Amino acid sequence: QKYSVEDPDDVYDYIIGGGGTAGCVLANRLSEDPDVKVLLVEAGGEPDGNTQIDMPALNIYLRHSKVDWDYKTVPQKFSCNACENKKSLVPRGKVLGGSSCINFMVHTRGPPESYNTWAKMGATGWSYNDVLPYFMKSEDMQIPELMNSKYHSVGGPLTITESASGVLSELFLQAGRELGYKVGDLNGENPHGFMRAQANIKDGVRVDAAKAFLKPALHRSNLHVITHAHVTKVMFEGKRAVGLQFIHGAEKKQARASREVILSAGTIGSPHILLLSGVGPKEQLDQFNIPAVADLPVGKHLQDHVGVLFEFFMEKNVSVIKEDMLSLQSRLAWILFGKGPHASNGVEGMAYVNARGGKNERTLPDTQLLLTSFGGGSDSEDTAYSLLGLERKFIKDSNFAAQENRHLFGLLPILSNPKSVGEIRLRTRDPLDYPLIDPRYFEDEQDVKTMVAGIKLAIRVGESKPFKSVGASINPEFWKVPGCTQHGKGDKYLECVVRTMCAIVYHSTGTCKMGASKDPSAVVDPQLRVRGVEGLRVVDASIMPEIVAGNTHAPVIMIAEKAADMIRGAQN
Ligand SMILES: Cc1cc2nc3c(=O)[nH]c(=O)nc-3n(C[C@H](O)[C@H](O)[C@H](O)COP(=O)(O)OP(=O)(O)OC[C@H]3O[C@@H](n4cnc5c(N)ncnc54)[C@H](O)[C@@H]3O)c2cc1C
Repeated sequence: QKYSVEDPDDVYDYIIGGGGTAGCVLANRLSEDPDVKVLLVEAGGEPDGNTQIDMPALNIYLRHSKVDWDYKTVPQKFSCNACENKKSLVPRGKVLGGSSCINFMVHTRGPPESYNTWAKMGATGWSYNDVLPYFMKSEDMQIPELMNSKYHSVGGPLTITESASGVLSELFLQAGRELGYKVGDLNGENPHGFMRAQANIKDGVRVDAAKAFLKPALHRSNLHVITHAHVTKVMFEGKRAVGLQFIHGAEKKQARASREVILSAGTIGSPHILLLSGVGPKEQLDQFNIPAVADLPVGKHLQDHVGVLFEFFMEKNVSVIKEDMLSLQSRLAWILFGKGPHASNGVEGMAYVNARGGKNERTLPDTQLLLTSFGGGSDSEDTAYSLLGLERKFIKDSNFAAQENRHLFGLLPILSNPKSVGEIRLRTRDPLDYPLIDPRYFEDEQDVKTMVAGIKLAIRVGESKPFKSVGASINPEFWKVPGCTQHGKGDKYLECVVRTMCAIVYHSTGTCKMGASKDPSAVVDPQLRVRGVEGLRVVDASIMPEIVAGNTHAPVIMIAEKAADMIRGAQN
């Protein structure tokens, strides 16, 4: 099926800049109305025929590929000591479907308290009770025991299954119980505790936003999609947004929107386009001689999750090793039946916990813990390089090669509520130059303390009786991290590990922050309209007022579902 038109019409009702996760949802929902014409403009190409996208186990090989923007941060002052040039990776999908085509497919909404926090911060209409119907609208829950849950629904475009293989995830749940946590659906009645991981995988194939939302709408004559089209600017007449300019091949093109322009270019792309268009902090626009349309804190509230992945070796054979992955049997199992190790994203278990103490379920969990069936060196040293962004010498010195073909599991404690806040700024006024991305990971000392508590909790999980029963023991290299051994084995050592080898968990948010209409720190109001101008909204991960304390894909789908309703409401 061909997605793309060569030349757009002159005028549409709605033009969406960025055909990623949110953009695909919007394209579908807005074009449901046959009386409106919609244009979706995407810098990347079409995802069809890319087995690395479709086969869940191959997702790590999408880093640095042609469907990844492959951004890097500026050198980090407070962390990333073992990353190449102290720069963290910032992968982002450059393809229809966006980051949903290269992500790990972990499905979670994040805890209800995240959304109640948004509402308290001034995002009226975004409490958990307000957003729950929009999570449910897109869902196709296929985990049998949850299909009738009042927190879930079936029949929507976004399939949810369990990708866990069985043994490892069962041990994880038992470990959770042993440590005194509840076990149950963290996307339902249980805000804190342990569960088997849920994933956006159907019949062994990734369910990305292009498959789930865009493809089913492509037959509509009122929806046009243009690919390989790099948006350079929002066109304004006075304070009103009237269309988008983009570079398509070697040509400069434009299209006008009679109703609204919607930016869905993601946490890096949307603020970048706004800054280039004169919407941003005045001092920065002046620096680049860009006439200011609106003086707003665009790019300012960059937040992301970071974590430390470490491995436990096992005596018993209960995981999948490289040899299993390479076997003909495994490959045939996927090709013929959509089953076997290739059908799994490798994330087996998930927990929301307060690693710094307390089991109060009405507070935000400070740590998310993921159980993986792989480690940083399971496949080869290249995994550590492309997944964690660690420099080659550090990978050698840390003996990642010893992990290859070993039975192991990984534990990844993630800092769910980072206090450190960074920003995105223009590097130049050339729209094709990447912006400067500075997340300032671990600038705030509290983040280091929480991460250390998260690692200690993860070690308790890995050393619990259930995992001991399969002979699990921590990879001895964990206690020999180059540059940290002088600190012994206490908190000082773990702090050093955090600052040395913490890795991005790929959830950048907040650069077009939502807030009350008079909040000076907000870029968009609770209707996602850009403040101080007309006819322009931002709908993607960048609008989160505070990063949700879990993965961000399902929340972005929810944001776009809700935005589509708001936009259609405004139209009527
Ligand atoms: C490697 C990785 C792993 C992840 N794992 C998980 C996970 O397991 N679970 C989870 O819940 N979340 C995960 N996430 C996060 C989640 O996928 C993202 O938060 C979410 O998909 C972001 O959606 P978005 O619409 O904001 O942006 P995107 O989906 O990134 O869409 C932005 C789109 O805009 C396009 N674009 C950008 N600039 C321009 C321009 N100038 N002109 C035209 N088009 C432009 C891009 O090409 C892209 O298609 C992961 C992310 C990554 C990168």
